[in-house]
Amino acid sequence: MSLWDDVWDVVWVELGDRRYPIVVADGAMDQAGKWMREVGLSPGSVHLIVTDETVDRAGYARRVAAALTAEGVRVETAVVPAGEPTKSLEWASRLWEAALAAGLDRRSAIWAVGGGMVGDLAGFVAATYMRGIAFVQVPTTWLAHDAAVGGKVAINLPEAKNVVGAFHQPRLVLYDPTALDSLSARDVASGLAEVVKHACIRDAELFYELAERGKELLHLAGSDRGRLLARSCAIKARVVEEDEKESGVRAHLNFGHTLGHSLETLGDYRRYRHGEAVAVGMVFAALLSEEWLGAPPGTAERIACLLEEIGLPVRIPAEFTDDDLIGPMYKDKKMIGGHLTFVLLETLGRARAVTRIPEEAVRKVLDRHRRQFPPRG
Ligand SMILES: NC(=O)c1ccc[n+]([C@@H]2O[C@H](COP(=O)([O-])OP(=O)(O)OC[C@H]3O[C@@H](n4cnc5c(N)ncnc54)[C@H](O)[C@@H]3O)[C@@H](O)[C@H]2O)c1
Ligand SMILES: O=C(O)C(=O)C[C@@H](O)[C@H](O)[C@H](O)COP(=O)(O)O
Ligand SMILES: [Zn+2]
Repeated sequence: MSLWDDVWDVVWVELGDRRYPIVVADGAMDQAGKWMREVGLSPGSVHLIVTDETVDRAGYARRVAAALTAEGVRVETAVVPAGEPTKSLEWASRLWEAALAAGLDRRSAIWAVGGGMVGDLAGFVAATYMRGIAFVQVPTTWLAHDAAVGGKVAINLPEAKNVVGAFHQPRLVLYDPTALDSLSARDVASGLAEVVKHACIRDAELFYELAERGKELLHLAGSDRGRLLARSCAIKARVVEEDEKESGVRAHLNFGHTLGHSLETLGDYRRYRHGEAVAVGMVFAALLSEEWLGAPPGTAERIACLLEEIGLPVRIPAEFTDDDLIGPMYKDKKMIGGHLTFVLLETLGRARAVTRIPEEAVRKVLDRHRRQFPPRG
């Protein structure tokens, strides 16, 4: 049997001569060396695995290293602290140093073994080291079905999420869903938020299926899990193919992220998981869609209902004032000429980026959000 047969799915991201596969297969990380050869990466140069402490403890980086070593590759591993604060200039700098010390050259590859934090950070280092070397994503979270695909790589500044970064596509995404078995319940839910997002912006059918499954989604395994991951990756891949560098439709992937990024920043990147902040942001954006774009009444309620069912927050904490929340929105990358842009829903499954949303409209909808979904406790 060939490598390509023993998979749940392979989704190609079609970007001409930079096309790459997203391989979704149980046990895929143990085949990393074979996949490396399959996508034409050079075994002759040193490769660097970047992972975080939690993922390292779970043994995934060692398994990828063993699979690469078995194909004759010299591998070094850099382990960074787990958690969003590591997506920083300080850690990028340490990894540039580590790459240089390990002897990485222009034919080397960086392997990001971990969730979206590791993927964004290691990808940013790969995009900049020696002006850009190859990298491979080996996602280990649900959320990274989104983060590992599409080539957005970045670090945060204290006052703005992902504000320093690049577009640098991976050569391969090697997704082993069995790695998700060791995720905390909190991180499973956080990752599902981006599945809900993909459904909201592009696939109403998927949204209804998710709503039907509700809590069941937290315990998916086997083909159910592999296929849902691949389906959600495919939505992302199609958007990226249409607009790789976000001059148009790619902005739809930012549904829920304007308020979401404000919440992450206000929480010093510690209070919220990314998916949690995006969950609150999607409810807000859906309310704004009802107010501003005439989305069907009840759209926000339906989304909030699904998100709460899978254990995600949808409410704005009482201690954050409107000014607190709106301030960081003016550092959002979708902002143009000092005017706020939001990704809204015309209806479930159909998104539109709307520019020049007045601040008064945002304040009005924050007020509605607080009334319709009052903070608990
Ligand atoms: N580049 C993109 O297009 C894109 C898209 C979405 C999100 N992101 C970024 O991704 C990040 C969020 O991703 P995330 O939720 O995966 O965060 P993460 O990488 O911080 O992982 C969340 C937690 O899960 C732990 N973990 C990871 N894999 C594990 C496993 N298999 N078993 C047990 N624990 C495990 C991590 O150590 C961490 O504590 C944010 O920085 C966000 O901005 C980027
Ligand atoms: O891939 C994209 O494009 C996205 O917007 C996906 C988002 O889920 C992701 O969080 C992304 O990092 C946000 O991008 P940003 O440009 O708003 O920083
Ligand atoms: Zn996101």
